[in-house]
Amino acid sequence: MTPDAEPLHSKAFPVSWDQFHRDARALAWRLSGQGEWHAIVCITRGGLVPAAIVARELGIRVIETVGVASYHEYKDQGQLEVVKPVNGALIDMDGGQGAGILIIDDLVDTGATARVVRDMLPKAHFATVYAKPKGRPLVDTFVTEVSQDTWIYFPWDMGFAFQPPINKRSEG
Ligand SMILES: O=P(O)(O)OC[C@H]1O[C@H](OP(=O)(O)OP(=O)(O)O)[C@H](O)[C@@H]1O
Ligand SMILES: Nc1nc2[nH]cnc2c(=O)[nH]1
Ligand SMILES: [Mg+2]
Repeated sequence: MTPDAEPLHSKAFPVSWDQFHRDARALAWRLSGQGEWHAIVCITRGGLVPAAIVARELGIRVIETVGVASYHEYKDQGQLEVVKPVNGALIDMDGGQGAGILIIDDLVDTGATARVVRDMLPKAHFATVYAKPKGRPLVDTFVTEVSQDTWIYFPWDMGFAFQPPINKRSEG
């Protein structure tokens, strides 16, 4: 990065467990009435927690995973790797191509992960809790949009930490 270059993610959006539960439940509300799905395919690992909440709300008991990893270094996207493919029998149900399947992930950012999974299941419905503008066109249903330069901090990535009083904090 050149010295005066803008950092890619200059804003932070920390999400508590309470907030995440509310937002994932809001996703389930938006999905209810939009279709009948016989299975969820969640994109691990980030999709695991919202998939559990949506599955509980919509009464879906068949949960499959597809493993995709690309942010190997904190905040930096590297080579996208499919670490676990989708079960072929599930793709072929209901006429094939993922018809009747609900894909769940925590967020779309650049859309690279969504594009790869959509190619595997072109007829599935793709849902995320959060969406950034670049990835938004790839998502059928989401709850909250955040700007492209925001990094979302999920509750499972954070912990309680001491906060120094405001008047003791040094500048910069
Ligand atoms: O739209 P993109 O730019 O592709 O980014 C979105 C993906 O990045 C994160 O996954 P990550 O690769 O960090 O793996 P993880 O779910 O195991 O944390 C997140 O859970 C999404 O799956
Ligand atoms: N935790 C987290 N992972 C991501 N992967 C891609 N974008 C993000 C983000 O904003 N937050
Ligand atoms: Mg992920």
